[in-house]
Amino acid sequence: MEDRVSEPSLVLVFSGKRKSGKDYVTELIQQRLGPDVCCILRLSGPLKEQYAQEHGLDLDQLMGPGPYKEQYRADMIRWGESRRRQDPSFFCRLASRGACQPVWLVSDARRLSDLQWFQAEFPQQTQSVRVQSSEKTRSQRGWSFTAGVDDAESECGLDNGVEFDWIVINEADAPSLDEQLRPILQLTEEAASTSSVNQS
Ligand SMILES: Nc1ncnc2c1ncn2[C@@H]1O[C@H](COP(=O)(O)OP(=O)(O)O)[C@@H](O)[C@H]1O
Ligand SMILES: C[C@@](O)(CCOP(=O)(O)OP(=O)(O)O)CC(=O)O
Repeated sequence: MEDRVSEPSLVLVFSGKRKSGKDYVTELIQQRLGPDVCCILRLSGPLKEQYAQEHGLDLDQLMGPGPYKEQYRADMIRWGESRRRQDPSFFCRLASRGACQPVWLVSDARRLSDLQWFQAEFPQQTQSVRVQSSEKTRSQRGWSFTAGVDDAESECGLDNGVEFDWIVINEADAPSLDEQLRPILQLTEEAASTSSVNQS
């Protein structure tokens, strides 16, 4: 177990293909709850920080949704995998270090080992959420199939063998995100209120 000042009351671990809307959905939830209650943990955050530093790149652009990060994605995956081979939980530990809000949204689980780390650390609090969009919708958001990326573990590691607690269909013709996120938001609000009761 890690050294922590406080334990989260709820950890929602999001996964989904690139351009499915993981950032969009997690940001929407965080806006509803506010940054004091809810933080977004990006496993790719510390990875991109170190990769940008070593390669002299623009971190802001690597963090954004634009085409810049796509130029480096395949190499970042290779670079991150060499770190993960030495220690599969390396980026999970770095991303969650210092998080003190009661609700954590992990925006980008990609491998079984990512999900398993949160489940092992926070067995009572962790739930998994899959964000799904069709290839057509993802293409409209800028996605195109890239060999070595879309057929690799980074994109496919959680395709099979996981029974997600929640599935969010992020499509124009699906029920609205407001409607689909209602039970998840209810969970987060309960977690936030339990934590404020425990602290008072
Ligand atoms: N429901 C939505 N409505 C409008 N734009 C969306 C929606 N979902 C995703 N997007 C946009 O699609 C792009 C990709 O979404 P993003 O959240 O970055 O995907 P991911 O994090 O899964 O790669 C972003 O520009 C985002 O703003
Ligand atoms: C090297 C990566 O960490 C890059 C991830 O970048 P993002 O998390 O920004 O990707 P999407 O939101 O799916 O577009 C992937 C990995 O395998 O670790």
